[in-house]
Amino acid sequence: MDMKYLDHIGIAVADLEEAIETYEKLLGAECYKRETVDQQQVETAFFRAGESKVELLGATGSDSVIAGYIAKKGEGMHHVAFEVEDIRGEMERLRGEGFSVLSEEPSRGADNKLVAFVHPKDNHGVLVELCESLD
Ligand SMILES: C[C@@H](C(=O)O)C(=O)SCCNC(=O)CCNC(=O)[C@H](O)C(C)(C)COP(=O)(O)OP(=O)(O)OC[C@H]1O[C@@H](n2cnc3c(N)ncnc32)[C@H](O)[C@@H]1OP(=O)(O)O
Ligand SMILES: [Co+2]
Repeated sequence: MDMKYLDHIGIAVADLEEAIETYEKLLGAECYKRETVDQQQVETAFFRAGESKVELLGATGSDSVIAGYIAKKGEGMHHVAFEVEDIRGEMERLRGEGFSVLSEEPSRGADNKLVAFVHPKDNHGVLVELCESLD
């Protein structure tokens, strides 16, 4: 078992600027980093919450899964992300356990990470992200 800790929770938001203001007030902390991830068609904004982070996600295009999610379900909790040491090994292990890992290979995420996702249907309704830091 290679999952290390909860790296972040992802929250889908309709208006990133507005959501950043809200979360700055809520957490009493400043957004410390913003990054666009073209491959996922998202713009991210990060807050620290102890060892973990909150990742606000705004869609940068209508094909973005975040745009689809908001259209269907509205804003809210989108995924939980666990840091792993060996993402390819972990993807293989989970496939072996019968989980639907949503890509053959990991892709580039925010924060200099490789990321991959496990379908929410396999996790009692929670979309799970695996991430491996390249730092
Ligand atoms: C930048 C990076 C980072 O941290 O570094 C990120 O986080 S990028 C974060 C954004 N990127 C991603 O999430 C990439 C991985 N996600 C995906 O590939 C997709 O979102 C899927 C999880 C496959 C869902 O896409 P799909 O087109 O199938 O959507 P859909 O609306 O038809 O949904 C199919 C069923 O899954 C449910 N569903 C969809 N998204 C969900 C979510 N986030 N959490 C819980 N349930 C979810 C729907 O309600 C529906 O259930 P019913 O059938 O019951 O109605
Ligand atoms: Co994420």
